[in-house]
Amino acid sequence: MATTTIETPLPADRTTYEEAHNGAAAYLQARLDAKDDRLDDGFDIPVIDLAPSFSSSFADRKAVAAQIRNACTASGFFYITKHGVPEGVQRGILNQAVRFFDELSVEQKETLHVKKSKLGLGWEPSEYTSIAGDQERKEGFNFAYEEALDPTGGDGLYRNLDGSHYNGNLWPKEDDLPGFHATVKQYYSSVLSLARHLFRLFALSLDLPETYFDSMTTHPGGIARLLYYPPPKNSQLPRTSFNDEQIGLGAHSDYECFTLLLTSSTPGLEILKPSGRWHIAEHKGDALIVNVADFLMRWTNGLYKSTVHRVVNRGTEARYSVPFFFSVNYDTVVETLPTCLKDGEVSQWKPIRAGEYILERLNATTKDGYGFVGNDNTHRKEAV
Ligand SMILES: O=C(O)CCC(=O)C(=O)O
Ligand SMILES: [Fe+2]
Repeated sequence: MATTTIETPLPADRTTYEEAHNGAAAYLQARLDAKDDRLDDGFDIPVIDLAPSFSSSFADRKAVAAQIRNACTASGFFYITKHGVPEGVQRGILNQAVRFFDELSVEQKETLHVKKSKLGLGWEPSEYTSIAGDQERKEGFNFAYEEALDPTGGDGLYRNLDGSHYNGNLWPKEDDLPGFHATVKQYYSSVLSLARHLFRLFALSLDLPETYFDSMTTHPGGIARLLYYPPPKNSQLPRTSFNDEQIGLGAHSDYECFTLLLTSSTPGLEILKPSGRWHIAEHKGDALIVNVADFLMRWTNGLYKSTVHRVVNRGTEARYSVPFFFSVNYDTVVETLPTCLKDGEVSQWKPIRAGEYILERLNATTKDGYGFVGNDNTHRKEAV
């Protein structure tokens, strides 16, 4: 059984919070410590043309799925072109990101401060969260799935990360940023449809029925962020090194199933190669970047790679990006897929409920690691 609802108790051998947290930290450290030069040969972020994946021919769709499988078992990252998210819609949300960070006053942003949210939503000043405890240069605005953003209208069963049922998004006032909400909604709904489409391709790539994940994405987790990375304070940074103060977003793997990333043309994304060196991801026109995140790694028993990455803006211009972290319904229990276990093989990971795991990982990024203010998990951790 790969899925269940929030009312169903988790199996007795479920992953505990501490195991999930420590396991993620150990995985990151192991990736950062690995130094195998030979394996860098052929390290690649392939470009996959999605046009045939929209064809009525099963063979065409399967052929795209095969390319996805190759990318996910190797670097864990790929670009997609002809994905159906119009260039104008991409430009629209990037422009809104510029407006959000440039035009809103600090007082206006303060009304949206992430400290008012139990779920990490709203405006995140650069010092508020950090992956490794370093000062990060990024500034963000986080928002999550809500039925009004879903072109299907959802199924009425959406639950937040903590199982609660309310709309936790903190939007700027329409008068403060006219048109912001409508443009953000346009991008979000377009990328959400694409993510559901990609999940069908992931299913095919794993020799599962094409609709295998459909019932798990009827009210999915889908946190999106507008991110702003200012240019370095002094001069242009060298390609290979940087001062720690210049880190935009620390080294991490993503938590959900996969991420769809839109960026402005200023590069900054760096992907960890097996040797421990960093591959600087180029910006490629209206292509989006897709990367496998931890759930797909767990679900595939490690076959698909959730690869460590970070952001450093080494240029002279600001960088803006819009990651969309696609999850299954937060009440889904993620446990190894039947096609990813050979006879006699055992799962590397125990089952875990999607929402709880993500909340745990997000809480760990807050300054003291105790979670977002008012979050129930704060008390759980204090009691440990
Ligand atoms: O801004 C980027 O290019 C990547 C952001 C990212 O990796 C993340 O938010 O998880
Ligand atoms: Fe990331």
